[in-house]
This record gives sequence, C-alpha cells and structure tokens, in this order.
Amino acid sequence: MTTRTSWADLAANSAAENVGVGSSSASNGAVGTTSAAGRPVYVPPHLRNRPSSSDPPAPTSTGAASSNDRPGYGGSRWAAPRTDYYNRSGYSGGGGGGGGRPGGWGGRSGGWDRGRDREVNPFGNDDDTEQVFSEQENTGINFDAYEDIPVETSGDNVPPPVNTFAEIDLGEALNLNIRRCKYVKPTPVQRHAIPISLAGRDLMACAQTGSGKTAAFCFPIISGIMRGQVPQRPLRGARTVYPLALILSPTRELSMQIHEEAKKFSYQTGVKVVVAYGGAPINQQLRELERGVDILVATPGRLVDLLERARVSLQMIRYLALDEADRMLDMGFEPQIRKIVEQMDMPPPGVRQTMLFSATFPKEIQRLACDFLANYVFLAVGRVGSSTDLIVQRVEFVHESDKRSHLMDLLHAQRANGVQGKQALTLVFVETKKGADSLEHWLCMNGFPATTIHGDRSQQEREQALRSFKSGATPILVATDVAARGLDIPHVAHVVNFDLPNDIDDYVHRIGRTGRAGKTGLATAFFNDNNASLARPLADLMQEANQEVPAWLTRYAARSFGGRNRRPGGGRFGGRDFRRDSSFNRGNLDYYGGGNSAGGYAASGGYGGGSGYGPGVTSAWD
Ligand SMILES: Nc1ncnc2c1ncn2[C@@H]1O[C@H](COP(=O)(O)OP(=O)(O)OP(=O)(O)O)[C@@H](O)[C@H]1O
Repeated sequence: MTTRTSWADLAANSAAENVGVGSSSASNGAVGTTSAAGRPVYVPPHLRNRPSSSDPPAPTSTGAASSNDRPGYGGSRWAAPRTDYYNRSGYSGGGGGGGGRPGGWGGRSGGWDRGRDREVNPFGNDDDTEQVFSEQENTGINFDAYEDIPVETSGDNVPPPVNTFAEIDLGEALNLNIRRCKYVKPTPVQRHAIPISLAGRDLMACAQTGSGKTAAFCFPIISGIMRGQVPQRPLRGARTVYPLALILSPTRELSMQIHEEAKKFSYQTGVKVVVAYGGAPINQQLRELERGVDILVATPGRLVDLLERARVSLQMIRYLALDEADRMLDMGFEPQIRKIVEQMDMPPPGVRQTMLFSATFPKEIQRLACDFLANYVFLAVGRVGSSTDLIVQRVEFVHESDKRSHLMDLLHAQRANGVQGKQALTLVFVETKKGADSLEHWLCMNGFPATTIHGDRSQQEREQALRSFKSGATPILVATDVAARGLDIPHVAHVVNFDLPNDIDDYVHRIGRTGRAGKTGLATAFFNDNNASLARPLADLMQEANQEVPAWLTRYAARSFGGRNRRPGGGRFGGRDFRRDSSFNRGNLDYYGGGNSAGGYAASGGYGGGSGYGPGVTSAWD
C-alpha cells in the first residue's frame, strides 16, 4: 500500500524541508500510510494498492535559485500551499470527496507525481535548462510588428501594463516555462492583460488573431493557483472533482490545443490541467479527472454532461476564461454557457474572476457578456474585430462554376514557388461539410494531397486530419468553420476562402489561421454575387488593414445595404468598449456588479464620461 513517491510522501517530505510547514497530513484523519521519514501520510483512494513507482521525483530545475520568496513559488518553496491543500478535509480525501487536488502536488520542484502517474515533460526530451537560458527568441517571430498597435483600456483603476515578463510576479516555475517556450517578451495583449488579471480584475479582452491571447489568460490563472489559498472543498460524491479554474472554448481541437499549451505553462508548477471534450471516450476523461484537476479545459457540451453526472462541480471555481468569447455567447452556444455559468454551482461574478478573450467582439455580444462580469476592464489591442496587417489579403471575383479551376491555378503557382517543389500548407475554407468532402476528393484526384476537417467526421478522423496537415503529409486542409477559430498551426502560408462566410467576423478568424505570432501570411477570397452582403465590411476591413481594395469591390460595397454585417454608429466593428456608447450612457445609469440576468453588471463609472450607471439597464440596451 505504500507509494514511495506518492504525492503525499513528497508533500510531507518537502514540507519538512521548508519554512512555514503546517501539520502532517494525518491530521485530516484520512486513510494514511507511513512515509520513509516515519510520518503518517494520507494516500488518496485512487493511489492505494498501486505498485510503487521506481522513478525518482522529477528533478528540480528551479532549485534554490528562486528569487521569489512567496510561498507557492518555484523550487522548494512549494511546501506551504501544498501542505495547506492536503491538510484540508474534502480536498484530498477525508471521506473521499477530494476531487481536484489529490495527486496534484508531488515533486519537490512543484511538478506532480502520483505513483505511476508522473508528469510528462511537455517540452519533449530536449528540455535542457542550460539550453533554455541560452537560446534565442522563438525563431521567425517578429513581435515588433505589433508595437505600433493602438491599445485602449477602459474601466476603473486599470492596472498599468508591463514591458517585460520579468516585471510581472508570475512565480519562478512559470517564468522558467515561459523561457522554455522561448517567449522573450510579452506581446501587447499579454503586456496589458496579465497585470489586469493578476490584480484580480475581470477582463474583456480583444486582440488580433495569433497575438498570444492563450498565454494572456493562462499565465494569471496558473500563477493565481500556484500562490492561492484553497478554501475547504465540500464533501460530495466520492468521484466529484472540484477544479479551481475553467477554460471553455467552442471546438474540440481548440480545447485540445489550449490544454497542450497550458500543460507547458504549468509544467512543474504543481498545477494540474485536464481536458474534456466531446467525441472522445468519456471514461478516459473521467479517469483523468479523478487523478486530480486544477484547471479544466472543456467544450461546453461535454462539460454539461460531466456536470449532469455530478462528476464535476464548479463550486470551487475561482477563474473562468472563455476563449473565443463572442462565439461562446452567440446564439449557438449561449444557452449552454448560461447553464454552465449561471445555473449550476459556479460562484457568481465578483466572487470568481472572469476573463473573456477574442479577436472579435460585436457590441451586442459585449452587452450580453456583461452578465458574466463584475467591474471589468475592457482591453482592445488594435481595433476590435480588425485583422492583422501581417496578412496580405486578396479578393478575386470568381464565379461559382470557376472556383475549382481557379483554386487549381493558385495551387499550381504555389507549388512552382514552393521550396523543392513542396506544397506550402494551405487551408481552404468551404461552406458545407459535403462541399468539403467533394473538394477534397477532387483535389486528391488532381494530384494535390488533401484532407478535411468538419463536423461529420469522427473525432479520430478530425485529429488525424489535423496531424496529417501539420506534418505536411497532406499540405491542403479543406475545412468548414470548425477550424476557423483559435487553431495555431505553424507554417500555414495561405488561407483560401473558397466560399466566403456570411459574417465578417468569421472571415477575420479564418484568415487569422495564417500570419500568426509576428509572421506574415496570405489570404485569398473568392468573391461573387452570392457574397454581396459582405462587400462593404470586407472592403472596410481591408482598407483598415492597409490592403489593396479592388475597384470592383468598392463598387459592390457602395451598392450594398450592409445587412447584418453593417454595424451602426459609424464603424462596422465594435471598435471599442460598448460602455462608451452614448446610447449606453443615456440616463446617467447606475449599473451594479453581479451576474444579474436582467443585465446588471459592474461598470462602475469611469467610462466615457458616464458618472455611474443605473438600474435602467434594459433601456440602455434597447
Ligand atoms: N510572448 C510570446 N513570444 C513568442 N511567441 C508567443 C508569445 N505569446 C504567444 N506566442 C506564440 O504565438 C502564437 C499565437 O498565440 P495564440 O494561439 O495564443 O494566439 P491567439 O491570440 O489566441 O490567436 P487566435 O485569435 O487565433 O485564437 C502561438 O504559437 C504562441 O506560442
């Protein structure tokens, strides 16, 4: 029954070596065993009767060099919070109710090691601390490209931005991972968003595609969990888990990607990240959850399933992040998100910290989002909903019947220009799943290896398609909008909008699959009469991004009535914090904090001259 390298042993041993150690784990009265040092230690149910691991604990990489003497940071300074966690009944057993933490706090270096479950190094085998410190910036990244981007913040007492990661108190272990990722300096959204979130503020952040939003919400969450004190976890079903942070995203692949990123950022911090998404066997995800979870990354559907099975409780959520937040709150997802955030057991706004991120944020969605926020800061890096100048945008007039041959011409030209005849990675967006399959078939028949990703394919097929695309085995990926948002696929040189979307924001996200992290990219759109309603927003967007707008498109734009893409108030895009709109400020309203579904929220003064907002929120929304 002894697990020589169990989290409990390690925690106890580590505790003894550290300052500020609490009482031993046996004090929680839970089932225990005896550590090598003779101290009784608790072994959670899922670790009992497991063979010992012969592996030593993960080697420390921060060591005593930590310059941060807060408990919970790096190296051997982990003891205080760890002991704190595992002494709490309901957290690590005490009747078996501890879902989140058991097993989460293992290695001396802050990693986790639960018997046979040892934290895998997400950086692969080439993680060498010396190399980490000596290597240069992520190659090919030119964040200077973002330096001139205007930044707008609004809200009460907005914490100031930083210029370097060193200025931010993220903790030694996380700082080391940032260096392992070869992030030399923060991107503009990170410079602003991280200090705001670290100060405990709710945030609605809008920044261009590929500009590093994932790290902007992950770093404060990981850092907060590392240093935070955890309130007592309730005793509930033995198999219910209590994550401390929830990150929701609209697609399975994006959730997987965020999970991969978050695992890198949290390596050896002791913070455990688990992902749950549909289409994959739930039992495997349940087993993973039972091993401990601090940060749960999930798609809404699978999360609702887990909540209804009472396998996850949101009662302990301290951080809620919605990636692609405007998508999460649009008509398709809103009911599910409301159910998760408002109708289960999640703490309300003001108690939890909420972060909403996207590259696009229409004003009507900003209004909706207020239900989820308290006294939030609005941050816009660049114009809300704008595309990055790094993407060269071309629009070509192509009749429906000519699209295939036109695509073929593009691909031939691209192949001719490619390195050693290799096809550059090209992502082709189409409207329908059927259309995707048929175009893929046709491309393959014509000597262009292609694959597809769309909602009618099994999850395994989707994942295989992405792998095959990323590796270059099938350098053309034909996709529906399922691949439009968030996916960070290196080396996508060209995005083709074979069928243009109906909504300009979807266009922004689609083309954002190229031109990421300071790199340049190319986006070509096939436009014809079917896309007339997009003419105006498209022309405006291109102009704004300093792109050449064809004269014929300008003529189309002049004729178009705008439709749903035309946003009133001068700009097509929600170019800024909607709280600054005169319609919103009308009546000297006095809004208040708290997730009141009537629209109450904390926009406590300080915006565009409004001196506080009132309960007449609904009238301001009319
Ligand atoms: N500070 C940094 N230094 C270097 N690279 C970075 C930095 N921050 C993020 N990156 C890299 O930039 C790329 C884009 O980041 P990310 O996927 O978070 O963008 P995003 O803003 O969320 O994009 P999207 O709007 O498409 O979801 C990733 O490959 C990431 O590793």
